[in-house]
Amino acid sequence: MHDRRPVIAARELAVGYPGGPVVLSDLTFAVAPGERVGVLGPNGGGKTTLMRALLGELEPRAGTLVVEGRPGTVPQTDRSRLDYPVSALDVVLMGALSRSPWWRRPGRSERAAALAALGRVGLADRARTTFGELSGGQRQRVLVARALLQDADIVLFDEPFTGLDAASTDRLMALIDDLAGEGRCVLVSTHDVAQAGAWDHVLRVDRRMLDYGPPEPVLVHA
Ligand SMILES: Nc1ncnc2c1ncn2[C@@H]1O[C@H](COP(=O)(O)OP(=O)(O)OP(=O)(O)O)[C@@H](O)[C@H]1O
Repeated sequence: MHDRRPVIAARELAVGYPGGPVVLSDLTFAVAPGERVGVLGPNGGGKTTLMRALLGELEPRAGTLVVEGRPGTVPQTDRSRLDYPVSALDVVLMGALSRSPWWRRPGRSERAAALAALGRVGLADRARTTFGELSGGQRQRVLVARALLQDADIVLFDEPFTGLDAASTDRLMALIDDLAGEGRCVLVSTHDVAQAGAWDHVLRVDRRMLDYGPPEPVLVHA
């Protein structure tokens, strides 16, 4: 059994950007190891802001946020922002670099670990492919491999299913289940009600937290 103490605990939390107003408030929720949470909200509702707070990029304006573990992020990767010629393996290795002193280049053991992580997400044969040439689903899985290399306890997905076909969606959902099965907690942001209902809990936000709990009662009001 996983230790059920919360990995994330927010209490009356409010967050905003430096010098600007509070953009998301009234957050009170806790996430235990192995739990999968759908973060549901409209565009501009504050989903990305919440992820940034969990990554430690934004200081609480009010309330408290305790994050007991290492967060890793799987950001959006629309092709328009992908003209940088790095391989899939390079992207995974960025996970190793974030834990190393800046002067160290990845060594043989990091490369082996990165290749193993690519193998875990089913992309061992794509290590040398340019990241921008991969399909959307493959890019998401490369970023999951990067989070695995970081040994992230908390994996934050920002609208990961946008633009994916049914097969890629199923594959990514299975991978998310695997991450949770290993005791990692997973947050998946979406503006799709049905998608949010696929997980253990739903955190509904629109500039403030509207609801948190199992999908059924929360989504009745969505
Ligand atoms: N870098 C920033 N600096 C200042 N304010 C920001 C910044 N990013 C977002 N905001 C503010 O925070 C609000 C919430 O934005 P956020 O990106 O968290 O929403 P979201 O739910 O992720 O929306 P989307 O689905 O469109 O990405 C925005 O309406 C904007 O006012």
